[in-house]
Parts: sequence; C-alpha cells; structure tokens
Amino acid sequence: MSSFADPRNAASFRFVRHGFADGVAELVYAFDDGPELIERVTFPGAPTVPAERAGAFEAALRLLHLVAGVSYYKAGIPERIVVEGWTPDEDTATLLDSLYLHGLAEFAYRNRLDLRGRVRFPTGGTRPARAGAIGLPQRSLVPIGGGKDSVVAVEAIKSIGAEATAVWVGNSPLIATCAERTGLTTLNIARELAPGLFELNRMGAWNGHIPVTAVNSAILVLAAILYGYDSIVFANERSASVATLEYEGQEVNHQWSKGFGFEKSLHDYLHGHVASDLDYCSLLRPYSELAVTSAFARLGAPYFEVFSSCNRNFRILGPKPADRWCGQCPKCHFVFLALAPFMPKQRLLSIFGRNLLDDESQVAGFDALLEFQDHKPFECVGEGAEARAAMHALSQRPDWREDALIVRFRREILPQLDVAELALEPWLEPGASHLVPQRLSGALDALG
Ligand SMILES: CC(=O)N[C@H]1[C@@H](OP(=O)(O)OP(=O)(O)OC[C@H]2O[C@@H](n3ccc(=O)[nH]c3=O)[C@H](O)[C@@H]2O)O[C@H](CO)[C@@H](O)[C@@H]1O[C@H](C)C(=O)N[C@@H](C)C(=O)N[C@@H](CCC(=O)O)C(=O)O
Ligand SMILES: Nc1ncnc2c1ncn2[C@@H]1O[C@H](COP(=O)(O)OP(=O)(O)OP(=O)(O)O)[C@@H](O)[C@H]1O
Repeated sequence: MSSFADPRNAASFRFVRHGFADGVAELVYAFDDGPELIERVTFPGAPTVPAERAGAFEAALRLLHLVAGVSYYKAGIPERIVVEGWTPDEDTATLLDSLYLHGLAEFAYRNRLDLRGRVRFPTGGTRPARAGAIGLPQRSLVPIGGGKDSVVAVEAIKSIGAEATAVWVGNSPLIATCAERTGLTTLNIARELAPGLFELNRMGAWNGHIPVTAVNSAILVLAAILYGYDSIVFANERSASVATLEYEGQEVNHQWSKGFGFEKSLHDYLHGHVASDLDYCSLLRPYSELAVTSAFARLGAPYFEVFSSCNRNFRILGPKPADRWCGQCPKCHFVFLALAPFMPKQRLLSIFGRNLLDDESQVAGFDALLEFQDHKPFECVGEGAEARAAMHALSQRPDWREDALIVRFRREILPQLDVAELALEPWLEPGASHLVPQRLSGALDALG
C-alpha cells in the first residue's frame, strides 16, 4: 500500500532541505508531513567548490531547489508554500511566483484550475548584498537538446572560436550523439526525479506540463559555478515568447520558460544574487523559427542523420518513436514545414523518411500550426503567421504545390488570408532584443 496521501488534499507544500555531496545535489520536498520526495542531480567528476565560489554555489543550489520544486508542487497545488530554514527575500519570491504562475499556466488551463492568487511564495527575508564577481573563466556552457536550435547555436559559437562545452541534462542517447557530433568537449548531467512523483501520478495527482527549461537552466547555473564557466548560452528563439493562447485575460505559453521574459528575469537575478560575472542568455533570441530553420539548412548538414526535434524521443517513461521522427506530433509537423522552404525536397524527405505534406491524414495537425480553426498546439512550435508564410512559400514552388496539403491550403485557406502578410523574408530579419554578452556577439553576426 502507498504511504502517500492524495496531494490534492494537502494543506502545504514544503521545501524541506537541499544538500550537495560527492557531486550529487539532493533536493527534498514534501506535502504536509508526508513522505519525502527526493530529486537527485549528479554532476560527473565534480571538483571541490573553490572558496571564492562557495557563496555563489550555495545561492545557486538554493535556487535549483526552489525552481525544481515545480514538478512536485503541481501534484497538489496546496494553499501554502513553506520554505524551511530560510525566508526568501522579495526578489527571490517574485522570480518564483512568476515562474510557478506562468510556467504552470498550460497545466492550469488544461486542468481547469486557476493559480492566480494561489501561487504565493513566502517572503520578508532580508535582501542580500549585491553579488560580486567570482572569477569565472571565459568559456561557455552550450545546452544541447538534440534538435535544430542548439545545433545552430553551437555552430555559430564554433565559428568565432569561443571556448565552449556541449552540455545536456538526462540520459537521452540521441542528445549524446548530437553532442558528440559538435566536436566540443561534452558534459552530461544526470537528473533523477523523485520516484514518489510517479506514485503520486498513478494515484491521480494533478499532472501536466512544467517549465522544464527553467529547471535545466537552474541545473546549469550550478554547473557553471562548479566547473567554472562564465556563460550559459541557450538556443531559445524569438518565437518562443509568443503565447499559445489567451484565456480569461491570462497568456498561456507552452514555452514560457524559453521566452525572453523568463530569460531576462533569471539573467538579472543571477547578476544580483548569485555572481555578477555569470551570464545567462539565448543566442537565438533575435531570430524567428524560420530564421533558425534557414540557418540550420545552411549549417546543420553534419547533423542531418542524427538530430531530432520530436519530443517523443525525450520521454522518461512513455513510449518513444520507432525512428527519430514519429511523424504525427506538432513538432514533426512544424519542423517539416519550417525546413521545407530552405532545403532541397529530397533531402528533407530523406531526413523524415516520408512526406508529411502529402498525407491527408495530417490535415488537422497542420491546420493547428496555421491557427486555422484551432489554436497553436501546446508544443514548441513557431507562430501561426510564420507557419502560414512557410506554407504560402511552398504553394508557389512547382515541386511542392501539388502535394495534398498544399493543394488544400491553396484552395481552402489561402483565399481567406491577406497575401501581403504571407511574405517569408520579414521572418528572416533579426529582432533587437537579446542578452548575449559582448564576448560572444560575433556569434550573433555569424547567424545574420
Ligand atoms: C518528453 C515530453 O514531452 N514529456 C512531456 C509529457 O510527459 P509524458 O507523460 O509523456 O512522459 P515523461 O516525459 O516521461 O514524463 C513522465 C512524468 O514526469 C513528469 N515530469 C517530467 C519531467 C519533469 O521535469 N517534471 C515532471 O514533473 C511529467 O509531468 C510526467 O507526468 O507530458 C507531460 C505533461 O504535459 C510534460 O510535463 C512532459 O514534458 C517534460 C517536462 C519535458 O521535458 N518536456 C519538454 C520536451 C518540453 O515540453 N519542452 C518545452 C519547453 C517548455 C518550457 O517552458 O521550458 C518546449 O520545447 O517547448
Ligand atoms: N536535456 C536537455 N539538457 C540541456 N538543455 C536542453 C535539454 N533539452 C533541451 N535543452 C535546451 O533547451 C533549449 C530549448 O530546447 P529545444 O527543444 O527548443 O531545442 P533543440 O532541441 O535544440 O531544438 P528543436 O526546437 O529542434 O527541438 C535549447 O537551448 C536546448 O539546447
């Protein structure tokens, strides 16, 4: 019999304690006085933390404990949040309130819950003195997700000869292969969710999407301080900041912790509270998804046979696709569509092993991407307007225009659209906002 009670009846969610020993961060949570939920993150070959970085390391470990709690908090979403042994200052509470509210917005929407006014981290602790520099070496951690975005970021960083390590969290062999393909030094950090979470899920706890990029980011902040890196360079594109849908005045964005709002909050928090010489940014922030697929078509050839953007590959528990692309999910649909304008057709078909745009059974999936009679899918896909621009470009190309879904687009959807808004070129122009440090700005130029 389970020793867990239904977390949906709990009065409080507790951040019990955190520790670090022998390269393993232990993050402990509980509902009320129930059994402990212990997540472990293992940093291979972890060196001893140098004395001048000890304060920053503790601040980063505490931050990781607080951020990673989102996976467990969601199981019960009780009224009270308790942080044992420490009272968050206002900046910390604000960062976490925002992360839990917006990062769980899809979870709340799909479970018909309203977290507004419910997510409230305790606060009132003294704001610490502003963090100083801790002498981090000039080199970057570049997270690898197995897909096109991180490949583009890696190749841009390599093009300016900046020192960098390809890093990933979790045990995906697909990501490991991509990371090795980069030719950079590699670092694989293991993450083990508390087994009790799966027990709670089986009991019918609340479940749904979590802002996993925030969790990976907090893990990499700890890694940067531990191993000595002055920057963490994600590959989150501009399109990730655009909400999936709006509901009762609240934006619901599946990709919230990939968006610029979260990036800026964490960047500022790290400078003020952890280490003033640790940069957190996204190299792809100025670019749309279409600009990224266009760059991938140019730079990504060495990865064509090993990469995948299909998130079904990255499940911890659920079934994985037989080959790298399931061909059925929104990610497969979007990446196929967004690469098509920039790549020879046969090349694309050989990557996917099929032509998704000549398959009538995929109509609903592509309609959702175009925001035609549906909202954008809850997945990491580009804006509806850029999907429409890609579809329109294909409808002008002799090699694509007779494929089943392009024919349908021309006949049924295009007449309802304003052609002046369907040009591809504006999507290839970079935007202005990004937090890329001066030292790496040449890598931005390499993408332009
Ligand atoms: C791989 C994937 O997409 N998983 C999502 C899926 O989970 P599923 O039940 O199919 O299987 P598992 O991934 O094996 O998860 C098992 C359970 O564990 C929970 N969980 C997992 C990881 C974690 O960090 N915390 C957790 O609590 C999970 O809830 C499962 O019950 O559906 C779930 C429910 O919607 C999603 O939560 C799973 O998403 C993963 C957390 C995940 O890694 N997803 C990324 C591929 C993803 O969605 N990335 C977004 C970025 C969003 C952001 O703001 O960071 C993107 O690329 O757009
Ligand atoms: N397991 C992971 N460990 C570390 N970073 C990750 C992991 N999964 C994704 N990321 C990073 O999170 C960011 C967003 O992931 P995303 O899935 O959009 O990127 P991707 O896999 O490179 O490209 P694609 O959009 O084709 O899937 C990227 O910077 C990616 O490197």
